[in-house]
Amino acid sequence: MLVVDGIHSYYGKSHVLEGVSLEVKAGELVTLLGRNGAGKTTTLRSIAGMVRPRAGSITFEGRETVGRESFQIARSGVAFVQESRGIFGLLTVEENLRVAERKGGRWSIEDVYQMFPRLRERRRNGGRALSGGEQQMLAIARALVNDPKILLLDEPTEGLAPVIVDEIVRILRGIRESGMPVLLVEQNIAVCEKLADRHYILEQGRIVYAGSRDDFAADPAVRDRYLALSA
Ligand SMILES: Nc1ncnc2c1ncn2[C@@H]1O[C@H](COP(=O)(O)OP(=O)(O)OP(=O)(O)O)[C@@H](O)[C@H]1O
Repeated sequence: MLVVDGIHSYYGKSHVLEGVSLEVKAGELVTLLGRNGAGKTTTLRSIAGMVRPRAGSITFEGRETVGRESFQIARSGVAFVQESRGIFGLLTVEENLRVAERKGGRWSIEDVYQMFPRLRERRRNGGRALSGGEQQMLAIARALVNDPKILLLDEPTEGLAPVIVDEIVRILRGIRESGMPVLLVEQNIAVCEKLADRHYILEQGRIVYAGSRDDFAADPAVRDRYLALSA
């Protein structure tokens, strides 16, 4: 449903993505791994229309998205949960959800409260009063109530305590089981191994590895070669 084919993206003269290709099929959770600065966030930004690739193609549900504005891509069902999370600090949790909610969508606010009991407990708290983990949950919950067709997640567990990481893994597993396709950028390999159907590894703007969950688990040399010292 999402096909990235040979994209080249730049910041000014800096050539960051050098022909990245990847695919997310219906119902899959796919991870994009790689060391700091490899171009993972830039890949997500390119898919979301925030960086315009100068060459290559990105199709979502068969339609070319390169050249479309980011709000149009979002409206077509591509939800991008950025590291900055983008929640409204002055609104309560519930107000943040109401602003994002698309009525009649697949996920109601009640549905996300069931999935994120902490958010229900905190529903009258201001966004600014939330912990980092709660903010991350709210960012994911906001994306869901907007009724997306695919989720792009940028390092959702970064900087969170292990107990909260476990909670995020539980939530991501639930999202995967619902059939929602996900492209997940993550530095925490243990998280990826628990969740992913397939993995890609990006190095200096190129995909250097693509494999199934089983291939990746069976080949620890891949990890040593491309991901060691990445934390
Ligand atoms: N706004 C920007 N302007 C110029 N260069 C940028 C910008 N954002 C990122 N870069 C550079 O592009 C390269 C890829 O960055 P990107 O953020 O995509 O990597 P990443 O794999 O997501 O790494 P990280 O885990 O550190 O976020 C890096 O060399 C980075 O310094």
